[in-house]
Amino acid sequence: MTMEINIETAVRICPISCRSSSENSLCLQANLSNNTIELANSQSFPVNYAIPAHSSQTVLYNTVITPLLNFLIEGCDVSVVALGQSETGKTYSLFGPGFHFAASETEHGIIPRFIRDLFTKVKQYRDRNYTIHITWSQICGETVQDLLGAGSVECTDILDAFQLIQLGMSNMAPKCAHTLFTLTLDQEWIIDTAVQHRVSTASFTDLASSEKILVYDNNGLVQSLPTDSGLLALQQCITALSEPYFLNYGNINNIPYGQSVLTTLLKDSFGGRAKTILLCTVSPLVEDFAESLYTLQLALRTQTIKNFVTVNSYTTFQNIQDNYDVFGLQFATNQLLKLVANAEELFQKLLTNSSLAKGELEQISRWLTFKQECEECLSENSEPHRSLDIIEEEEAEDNTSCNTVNSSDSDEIDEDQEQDNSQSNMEKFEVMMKNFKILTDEIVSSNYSVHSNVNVSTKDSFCNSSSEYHSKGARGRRGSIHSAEELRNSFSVDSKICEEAVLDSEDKKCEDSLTYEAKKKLVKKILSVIEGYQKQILDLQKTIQVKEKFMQRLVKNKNTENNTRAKLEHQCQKLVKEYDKVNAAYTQAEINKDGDLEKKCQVKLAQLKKKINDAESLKVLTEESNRKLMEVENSVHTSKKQLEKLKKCKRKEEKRKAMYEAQLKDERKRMGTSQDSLQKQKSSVETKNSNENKQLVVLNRTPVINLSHENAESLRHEIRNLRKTRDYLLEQRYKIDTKAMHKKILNELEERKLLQYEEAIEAIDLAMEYKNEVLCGHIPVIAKSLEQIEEKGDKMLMDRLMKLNETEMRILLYKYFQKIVDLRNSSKKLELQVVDIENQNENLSCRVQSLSHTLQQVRLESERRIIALQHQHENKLQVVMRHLASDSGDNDRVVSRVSKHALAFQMAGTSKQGDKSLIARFTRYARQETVPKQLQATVSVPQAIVTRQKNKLFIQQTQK
Ligand SMILES: Nc1ncnc2c1ncn2[C@@H]1O[C@H](COP(=O)(O)OP(=O)(O)OP(=O)(O)O)[C@@H](O)[C@H]1O
Repeated sequence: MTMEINIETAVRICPISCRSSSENSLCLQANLSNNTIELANSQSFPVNYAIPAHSSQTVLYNTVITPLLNFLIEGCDVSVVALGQSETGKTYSLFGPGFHFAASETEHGIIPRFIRDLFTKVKQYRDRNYTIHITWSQICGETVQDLLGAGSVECTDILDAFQLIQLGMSNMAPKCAHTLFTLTLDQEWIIDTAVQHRVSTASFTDLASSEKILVYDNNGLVQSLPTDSGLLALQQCITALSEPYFLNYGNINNIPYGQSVLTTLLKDSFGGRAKTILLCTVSPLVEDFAESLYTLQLALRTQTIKNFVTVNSYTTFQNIQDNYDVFGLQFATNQLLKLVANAEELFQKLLTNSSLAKGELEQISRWLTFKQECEECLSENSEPHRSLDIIEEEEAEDNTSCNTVNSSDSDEIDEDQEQDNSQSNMEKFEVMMKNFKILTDEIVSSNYSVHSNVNVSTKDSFCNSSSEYHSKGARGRRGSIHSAEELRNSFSVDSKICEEAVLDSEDKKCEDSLTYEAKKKLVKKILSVIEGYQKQILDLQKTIQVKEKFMQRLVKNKNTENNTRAKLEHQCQKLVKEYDKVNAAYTQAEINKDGDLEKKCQVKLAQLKKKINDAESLKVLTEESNRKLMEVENSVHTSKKQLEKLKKCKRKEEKRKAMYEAQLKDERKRMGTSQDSLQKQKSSVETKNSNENKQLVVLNRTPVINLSHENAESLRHEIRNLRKTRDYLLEQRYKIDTKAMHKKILNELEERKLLQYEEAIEAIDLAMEYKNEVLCGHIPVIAKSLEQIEEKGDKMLMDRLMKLNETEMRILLYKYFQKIVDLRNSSKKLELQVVDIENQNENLSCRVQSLSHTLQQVRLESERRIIALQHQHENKLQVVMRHLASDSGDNDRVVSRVSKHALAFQMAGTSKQGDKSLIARFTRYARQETVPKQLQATVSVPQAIVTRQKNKLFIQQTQK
């Protein structure tokens, strides 16, 4: 069970007496009526718990921490993280004033109180067994030290725990380190035959305070950052987790937890599975304002972070259930192992077969990977990990029973050797089981290779034909197990016949390995891709149209521009001549020392120079049109190419869609036919089943054992009993399946029961097969291979196994049976996870696709806007040029204005630059959103003036 809960914040104001300061002016206070911290500048920070300076330790604990205890008992992880300026009471709040237990209990901090309450509370659950462990570490930079010196230490009572705290305190480094105190509560209790387990942790982190440095952020505002690498990484994680984008679409893998040891250890507390409270301690003094502001801002951000609080529980089973007979269980274990090994060998063979389709090859290699992963899980890391208890040996009987062992040797074996032997025997047993399996499989696979081949492909096609997880996942994979749907249709139909019927209808199925549902999904996806392409094509066509129109305009304007250029050329020449003239007059005035004339000439010269420059730049502008035309032509060409590409892609996707649609149609038809043939097969099998004896004789090999009539009868009787048990199990399974269909969700216990029924049914099938073989007079393959055991050690081991009494054998088989059910359970979970990940992946790719479409649209839109602007500009320019060409009006003024305008436009850059600036503007708008909503709503962005006087930095708030 998972709950989405925001991290809560508590802000405790420390008493002035704690701060060694001569100044007593205050800058903040707690408002209890609305749980806010109010600053002197009337800015206020909403928090979950505002704790004023006069509040006692009891008030803090009762209001903030008590609810965490229930979470812990229910199996959730809880976390309290204390953060704040140095000497503001983090350690005091968590532990108390030093840690002298002789001192009054009223001064005790959160941790001792929590431990006391925890011991009291768990004792109330009389049916539960529990253990409590404590670990306490200190993080100095990137090094972690154990403060207790013994890793995780078990505490049986409060005193134990308190002594450990004293020990840890004495090992603590002063000031510089963060400390992480963890309590682990392990509970177990029994409901019916199931053992419920809950493992939860309560962690208490005392973050060391750190110096801050001031830096400018992207918006040019002053920001303070801690110099401690752990705190800096924590701040970065909090910032990343509280970004609006992360809250909506974020991927936890992008949070930089790995940057420091501290954040790695606090991963569960921030954005993880723990119920977290951030306890901030702040000083109310004006001189501490900057530090307090920093802490409050961090608290504000943290409040927006969502944690996924999860109940850590699992169930194991204690007793064998009565309705499984030992025989069934024995077969469930042995035959499942055999099946897996058999299938593996078959798959290995199939892998070398080059005629397999790529999809099938992938499916097989996936199966092999899963199997390997499951084996690894079972061998060491499976949680809960089960191993076989060592079976006690019967020493006295060993030597006599084992006729190959020299009796004088056995006398010399001492106790230690006995123990070694029992271990090596277990190892030998495993090797023997392996050999036994290989041997059996060889025989089975040689006898049934053709049949197995059919079964494998049947399974695949059966899986392919069904839709959701249950069909391709854990349920209905094997012949003897049917889905509720099937059971309803043909409760008594022999599974193999069912499979063959399905095979007949399915074996001409699609060329690749996609299921019907997957194809349907794919078609949908392709459709949306096609729609996307269509949109882009329309957009691009629109853009090309706009560009072509602009090109036409440029061509049309060419004449006017030529005229204007000629006119300007003429004007330039005139101006140059006039300039020369005035220049000559100026030289003359200089010679004559005529000051007045000199000045006039200077002014005139400057004016003429300016006019010439303006006219020259206008001339350049008229020459620009060719370059512009070429540019637009190129751009149209590129757009047309893009258009072709898009059309090609669209055609390709349309073809794919048509192909899959045809395949789906075919499959639908085939599925209709297969239903009919299934019905026919069913009725024929029902007739067959009417003769029970006939059904029992399934193998027609020459009998090698002659059974007495009595023995044969008893075998038939056992087979009948087995069938009854099988029917009973099928019914039970059917009930759960029906429930699942109506209710949709099964609880963990029911899911597990389902797996157990499936395994047991299959085992019974195989047991019946075994007995049939005996009944037909054959020595069963397994019995044969047991007879062939020759090696001394193996025989010894076999003898020992034979000595196991019924209960021991039951336990042994039961443990193996549970292991197999666990294996299937975890493989089912893995499959569910894969389905989940696939869905997520699909969503993400849809998002990426839609974003890239939007980006493309924005680009095209901006391109069109730029062209439109150029168009407008061109029009204006044309008006002016026509005006110039007609030589009417005040040319000088017009020339000067136009050239300025033209230069400005040139500076704005080419269309690509315009495009970029537009996109940059979009990005800027988007960036404005990155401040958390809560921050925007309640706090205006703080503006500060930083001044330095002597060795001190002063920060003054300038804006509310
Ligand atoms: N609310 C309070 N009531 C009474 N005394 C307090 C309170 N808060 C802090 N103190 C006292 O102030 C002093 C400093 O507190 P403490 O050591 O807990 O601060 P800290 O934040 O853990 O400091 P540092 O980060 O430097 O370790 C201690 O002597 C403590 O007893």
